[in-house]
Amino acid sequence: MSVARPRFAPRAVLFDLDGTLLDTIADLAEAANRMLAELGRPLRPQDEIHRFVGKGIPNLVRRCLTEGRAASAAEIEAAVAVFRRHYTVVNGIHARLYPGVIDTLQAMRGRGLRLAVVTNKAEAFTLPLLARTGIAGYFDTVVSGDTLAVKKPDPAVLHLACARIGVSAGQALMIGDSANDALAAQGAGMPVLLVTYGYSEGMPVDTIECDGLLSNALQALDYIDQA
Ligand SMILES: O=C(O)COP(=O)(O)O
Ligand SMILES: [Mg+2]
Repeated sequence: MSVARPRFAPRAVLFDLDGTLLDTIADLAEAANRMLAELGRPLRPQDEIHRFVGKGIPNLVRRCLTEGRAASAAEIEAAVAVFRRHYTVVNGIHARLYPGVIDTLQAMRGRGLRLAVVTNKAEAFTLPLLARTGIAGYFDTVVSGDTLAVKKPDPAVLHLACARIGVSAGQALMIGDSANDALAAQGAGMPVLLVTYGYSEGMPVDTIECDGLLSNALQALDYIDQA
């Protein structure tokens, strides 16, 4: 028995960044390992660091220092500054757009949709990365992980993006890669599609409640009716 695919008629689409638009894991892992090396701690394989991405830089650094080891709050705080210094240098060097992303953004703009990025990545890294990968111009607004005092899964960041682009939460569609995106969207009352190729903190993406799974961003267009 096949289940009918839901259809939405949004006026805006809100995109997650890491793991949805851009494959950034190599840069994040490199900055994390440069930090660990500088602090005299054992390096971690990229696959492990992959599971630590999703709740922003302080969480990534904390997990790099504390998984299987101990670190004080003061050590973690100092390490965040070390990570940021290294990530400033490597941010965007290996980052790549996922297949289908540019065509998806172009098609959505062509349909008159307003587009936004809502990421847990700090703004000092988000804006240069969007510029460096050539996609900054597609978005009407960008809400980063330190724009507000809260991040995804708190729906406040999605509400802010909607307010900035002049739509209600019910007129937006979220596209992300993790439970942080799904929970934020559900909290804001908007549908959410999840890509299957991103970073979901080690959680199988098909176990996360959502309105559809995408193996390529272009498949999002199949869910969108013209308003
Ligand atoms: O910086 C992170 O931890 C994840 O960023 P994202 O919200 O764009 O996936
Ligand atoms: Mg993500």
